[in-house]
Amino acid sequence: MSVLQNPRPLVLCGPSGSGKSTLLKKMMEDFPDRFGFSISHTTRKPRPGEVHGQHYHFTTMDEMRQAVADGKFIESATFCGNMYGTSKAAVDAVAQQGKVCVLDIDVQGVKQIKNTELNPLYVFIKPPSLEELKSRLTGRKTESEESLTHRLKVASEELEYGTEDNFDFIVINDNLEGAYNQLKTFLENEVLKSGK
Ligand SMILES: Nc1ncnc2c1ncn2[C@@H]1O[C@H](COP(=O)(O)OP(=O)(O)OP(=O)(O)O)[C@@H](O)[C@H]1O
Repeated sequence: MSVLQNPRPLVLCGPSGSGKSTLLKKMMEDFPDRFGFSISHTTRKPRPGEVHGQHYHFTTMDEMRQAVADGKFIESATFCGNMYGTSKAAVDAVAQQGKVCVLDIDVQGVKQIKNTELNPLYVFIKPPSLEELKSRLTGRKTESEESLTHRLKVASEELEYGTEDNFDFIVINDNLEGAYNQLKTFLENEVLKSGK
């Protein structure tokens, strides 16, 4: 089975803190058997509790660069000095389970995927405003001051790319329930019935 096989994968993109993980969690609760995650590769060190082959495929810079050069990746990006990426094998592994592969990736990744034959549906998650994004990222208490500043700078660039020209569906995540219901309708109408 190849990455060209239906059903079409689903790309979820949006700035850090826009709510991708929160919406994904709800999606997985509602449709536990229909979606699956591809496991990304990263050169960053595992955090406590992270399991190789489950949360990420942990790898080295040399190995990852070689695999990207060999065309084994659909997308890869460098973030805060580490490489991250999605291998073709990881997407195939989800399709083989008969599930829609969900890809949670940044704008750099979306641009790369548009140059492949993966043909996913693209969803962009927008925060209501940059001020609200800052407040949510601060509230999450996961970022240092430096990381927060970096994420907000990247966010404003990413928001410029988050238009209807580049995405099949845009969700503004202001009220969580409302945003999720919009996403759910899109999933039911466009994603889960795609392909075959
Ligand atoms: N609609 C919402 N209203 C208020 N808070 C929200 C809403 N959606 C998400 N949040 C909160 O905002 C924070 C960021 O959300 P989340 O972690 O889902 O973002 P993310 O896009 O997955 O970020 P990253 O790309 O950094 O992983 C979390 O603390 C989450 O609980």
